[in-house]
Amino acid sequence: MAIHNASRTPSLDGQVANAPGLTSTTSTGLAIPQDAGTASSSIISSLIGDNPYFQAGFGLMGVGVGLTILRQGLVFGTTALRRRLLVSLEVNNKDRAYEWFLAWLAHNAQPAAPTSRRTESWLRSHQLSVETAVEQRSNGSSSVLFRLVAGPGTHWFKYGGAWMQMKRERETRSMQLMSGTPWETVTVTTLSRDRHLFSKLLAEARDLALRGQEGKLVIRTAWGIEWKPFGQPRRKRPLHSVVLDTGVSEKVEQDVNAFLQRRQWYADRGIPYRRGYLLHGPPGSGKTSYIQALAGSLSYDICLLNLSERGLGDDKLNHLLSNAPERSIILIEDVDAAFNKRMQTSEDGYQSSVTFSGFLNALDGVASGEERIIFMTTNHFGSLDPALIRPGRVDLSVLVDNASPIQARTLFTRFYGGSESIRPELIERMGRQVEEFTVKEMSNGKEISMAALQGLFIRNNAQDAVKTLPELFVDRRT
Ligand SMILES: Nc1ncnc2c1ncn2[C@@H]1O[C@H](COP(=O)(O)OP(=O)(O)OP(=O)(O)O)[C@@H](O)[C@H]1O
Repeated sequence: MAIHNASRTPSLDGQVANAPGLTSTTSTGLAIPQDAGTASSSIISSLIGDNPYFQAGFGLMGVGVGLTILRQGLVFGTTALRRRLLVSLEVNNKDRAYEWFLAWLAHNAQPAAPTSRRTESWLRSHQLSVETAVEQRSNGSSSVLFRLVAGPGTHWFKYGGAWMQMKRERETRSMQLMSGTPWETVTVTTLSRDRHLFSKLLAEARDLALRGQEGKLVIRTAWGIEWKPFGQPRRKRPLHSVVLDTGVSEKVEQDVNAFLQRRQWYADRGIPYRRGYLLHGPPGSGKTSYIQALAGSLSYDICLLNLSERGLGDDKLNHLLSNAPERSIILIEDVDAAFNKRMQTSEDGYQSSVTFSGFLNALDGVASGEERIIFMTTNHFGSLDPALIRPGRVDLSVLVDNASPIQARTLFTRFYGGSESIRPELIERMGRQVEEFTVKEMSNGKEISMAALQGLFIRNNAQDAVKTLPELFVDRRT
């Protein structure tokens, strides 16, 4: 039998040449004699056919190859089946949904017997972590609660009639650079036909989280370059409970409301949509309380920024101010102190690294086109650099002073009014007494802070409060 090289190709000069890499034939088309081929094949067949070891070896090899193919097929089949039948949802702790989902799971899927009524979704788990939360009751008191939540590991729960597997994984080798917290991922897997339950579950988790914040004020603080909630949401303080001098509250409120309604006006004129407020005045006059109550009345959050915070530099500050969550007021307290401190070095040699010029640049926020409301407070208006309080950085500056006669009277009637033990006329008369007394003391150069009045009214009944009042006035210069 002649074996011809079927791969020969014509060379450029018209001769036939071997295809590269083939060596079994020559370029001249040399044929191998049939006898030689028959002899060698009969030797091989006698070796294989007659040798039981060879036969067994080939048999085993065949089984091995078969098993490998089967295994590969199974893996492939499982993956394909998994892809076709199962669907996974991954949520990592960079996303807000992560907290919502865990809170939802802790709320709905407590480890419990499936007989329990609230556990349509119940958790089957062997790896639990404890989560401590403070629950505020409607009367203002609070209690500490412990909840068992799904820890890192694999868990099962049932939701909407479908079984779901939840894997919570924590990355131990790397951390979020800025916040120092480990990366975490939750992967929820269920049957493909139940994929619609994911969006339902996430919506439920979001609604639950937002319901928990309804009527509450969320305070955030800077955590690295992110804003994170600080403690549990607090009950909103009614705006009228902070008693400011006549017209002060209205002035600020009107300005903020006018600003919030003029987004388009700012956009049309290419003006950055931001507004800065400065409340200045003595300690305990209600600056912080007012800003918090105002945020609550607008249903805004508060982002509390401490300029003296360790590790806060110009870049981070700029980032934080430009990336505050939507519907939030940025509150910077004691702005004067931050830059006095800058000159000082604390005991452990730490110096705040926010520079004054860096702060001004961050306030100007070139990078930010978003709505931004900043409130600053200070007890020392006179010591502020004029560059800080120029329009554009501080658009409205308001004095929130010690108690005026009318403030003292209003706070008194708010505290004691409505009490069944004293007639309203008597409260009114005593209120007028408080007012007159305040007028008299002020003409003598004496004052009282609203915080001191509040303390007095908390500790005493109305008659005792009126009697003790004179002791609390202090000289304006002290
Ligand atoms: N005008 C006010 N009306 C009602 N309560 C007030 C008022 N001012 C102060 N208080 C009460 O006094 C306490 C301290 O008030 P707050 O912290 O708001 O004062 P502040 O002016 O921000 O003080 P500081 O300048 O020291 O930060 C709060 O408990 C608050 O309820």
